Amino acid sequence: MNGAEVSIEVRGLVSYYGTRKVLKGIDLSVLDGEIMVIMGGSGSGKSTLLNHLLGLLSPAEGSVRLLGRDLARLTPMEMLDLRRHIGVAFQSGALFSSLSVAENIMLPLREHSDLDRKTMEIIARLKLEVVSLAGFGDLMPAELSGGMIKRAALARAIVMDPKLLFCDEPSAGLDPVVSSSIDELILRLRDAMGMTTVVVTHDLDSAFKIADRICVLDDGEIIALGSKDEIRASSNERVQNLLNRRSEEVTLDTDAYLRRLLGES
Ligand SMILES: Nc1ncnc2c1ncn2[C@@H]1O[C@H](COP(=O)(O)OP(=O)(O)OP(=O)(O)O)[C@@H](O)[C@H]1O
Repeated sequence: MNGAEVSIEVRGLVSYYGTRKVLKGIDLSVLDGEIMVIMGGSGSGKSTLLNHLLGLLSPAEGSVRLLGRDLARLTPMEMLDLRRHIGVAFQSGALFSSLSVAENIMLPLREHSDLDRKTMEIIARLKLEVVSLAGFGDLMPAELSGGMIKRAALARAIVMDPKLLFCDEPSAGLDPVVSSSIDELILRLRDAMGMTTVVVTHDLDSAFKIADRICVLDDGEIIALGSKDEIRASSNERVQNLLNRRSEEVTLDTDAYLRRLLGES
């Protein structure tokens, strides 16, 4: 691995909430064009790490470098400039409810570019096509399904053709079929645009479908980092516990579960 291939480099990252240490020395490199999935149980530190990658939190110790720039050393202007190369799709979609879908998608263009209105509309329309939402631009977010909101959020995240894409729980709250279609979209976007992509998820099926490499967090530490096969073969008991939780979920008899919910058995 040579330096030029690394898009994101985290070194010795330590983070606290008050006196509580929640990241305990994270070392992580994400290579150009790879999809890195950050996985881990609830409270393991995934969101905190993501917030550091986005420059929303400052490290107590260590550093975060995006595209070769140490976030702690950037002036506000340099940070703004770097943000042009970063797309973020938040868990909830984070669309503005008072703006149409197309207006939402144009927001980063309005913030970061001098393009005229017509050009922005054309770009928004193209991005809506990319995420299979062609023709939905005039709708309001409240008129979209959960899966469509995630697609719209992805369209907004990629509207500036970013070098880095961050997705926070892209499949949260979706049924398995819709969730799988979002996974496919993330793969397709990376293949088409070559972005370095970081996905935070607790959804194991999704993680194993999209990841080039997986980083498993537990109690603020990386307990496994590697390819899907390497993670599956991990001898770490906590990693295996996380993977086995999935088998229990998968083997759940959904019909029996539904009958139980409906009081039929
Ligand atoms: N604003 C906060 N103030 C204090 N403690 C916090 C705050 N946010 C998170 N924590 C704590 O930090 C630890 C890591 O939380 P974090 O949200 O990063 O985990 P997570 O892996 O993203 O969890 P989840 O999957 O439930 O979102 C947890 O113990 C959490 O309780």
